[in-house]
Amino acid sequence: MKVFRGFLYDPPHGPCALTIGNFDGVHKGHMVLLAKLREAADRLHLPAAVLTFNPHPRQYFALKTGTLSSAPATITPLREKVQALAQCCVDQVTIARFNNTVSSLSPEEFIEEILVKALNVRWLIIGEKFRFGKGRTGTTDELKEAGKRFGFHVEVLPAVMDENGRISSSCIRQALEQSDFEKVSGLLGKPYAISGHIVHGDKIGRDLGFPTANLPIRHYNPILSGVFITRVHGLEEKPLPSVSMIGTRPTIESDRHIMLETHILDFGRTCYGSLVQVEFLKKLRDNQKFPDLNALKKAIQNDVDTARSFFAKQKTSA
Ligand SMILES: Cc1cc2nc3c(=O)[nH]c(=O)nc-3n(C[C@H](O)[C@H](O)[C@H](O)COP(=O)(O)O)c2cc1C
Ligand SMILES: Nc1ncnc2c1ncn2[C@@H]1O[C@H](COP(=O)(O)OP(=O)(O)OP(=O)(O)O)[C@@H](O)[C@H]1O
Repeated sequence: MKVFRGFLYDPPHGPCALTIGNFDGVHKGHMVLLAKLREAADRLHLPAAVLTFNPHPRQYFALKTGTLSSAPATITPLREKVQALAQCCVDQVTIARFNNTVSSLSPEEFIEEILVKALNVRWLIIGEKFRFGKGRTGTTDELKEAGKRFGFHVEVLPAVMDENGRISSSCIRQALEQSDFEKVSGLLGKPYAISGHIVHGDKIGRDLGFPTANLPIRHYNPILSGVFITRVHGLEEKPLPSVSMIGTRPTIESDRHIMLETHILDFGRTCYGSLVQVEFLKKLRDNQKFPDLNALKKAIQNDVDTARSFFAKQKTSA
């Protein structure tokens, strides 16, 4: 899959079948849309292309008025979104920088400058709720009209629903806020996980008796925070039972980057540099500032005991 970043016109794009959106999480609704895009691209002998934006428009507008910490969280970081699009057999992703220029384009300018001149669209699919251009005022009818003028076909996909209504990134973000992982994985069509390469920590975990595999959370603002029962994929054939903390370490210091720290149960190996996926199963508690390391150690021991009973129950009910 080809990935074009930043500027839209360089290099010039050949004709394509296209879809547009944020694709945060790449959920089941997106997957239906992307399957239809693939089908049309094959039929028309065109590459299947996605136009997406970075940062997420909502983050851009929050940052314009506030601070990074007030920006709304995303389900997945950009790297994982691009990987998920590749798994949906997309040929080409253009990641347009969402900035003042792009956000100020009127719907007509968006169509002419971006869809026609920059991306050379011949076939376009969008969902029925799709809005675009300054103030999200552009509609699917306007796209259809423009398609007739500029010579591209427009397909509007009716909303993909589940028993609770239209599937959207917003309802997944809401379910994540409530740590409802069953609902999240139902909407995503896969378990919710955060992936990354394991980095070195401060080695305090070893002294505490709970060494951790640490993943830095650098490029996005995660929705989850607190202590969770998790499973680690990527180190051994089977996923490994674990407990994880996502957030800073209030007991140890005050201003630190957000980390995902995972203690894998009964695991003695070091695995720095390995690429792992940490799958979230259940929230145990919020992250706390303890009076000393001894109190923190007791709390983590309690988390480990709860996780052991959870996994033991899972084994007996399997
Ligand atoms: C299951 C679990 C729960 C944790 N809970 C807290 C917590 O409530 N408060 C806190 O300050 N740190 C918490 N931590 C983070 C520990 O402080 C951290 O893992 C330890 O300092 C080791 O850091 P290191 O990997 O950099 O050596 C938790 C870690 C784990 C694995
Ligand atoms: N459930 C769905 N059914 C059909 N099309 C969808 C569905 N969800 C999203 N789409 C379409 O997929 C494309 C990308 O969607 P996008 O990620 O921007 O929206 P979203 O999932 O509704 O996110 P948010 O909730 O943040 O607005 C758009 O064309 C959108 O209309």
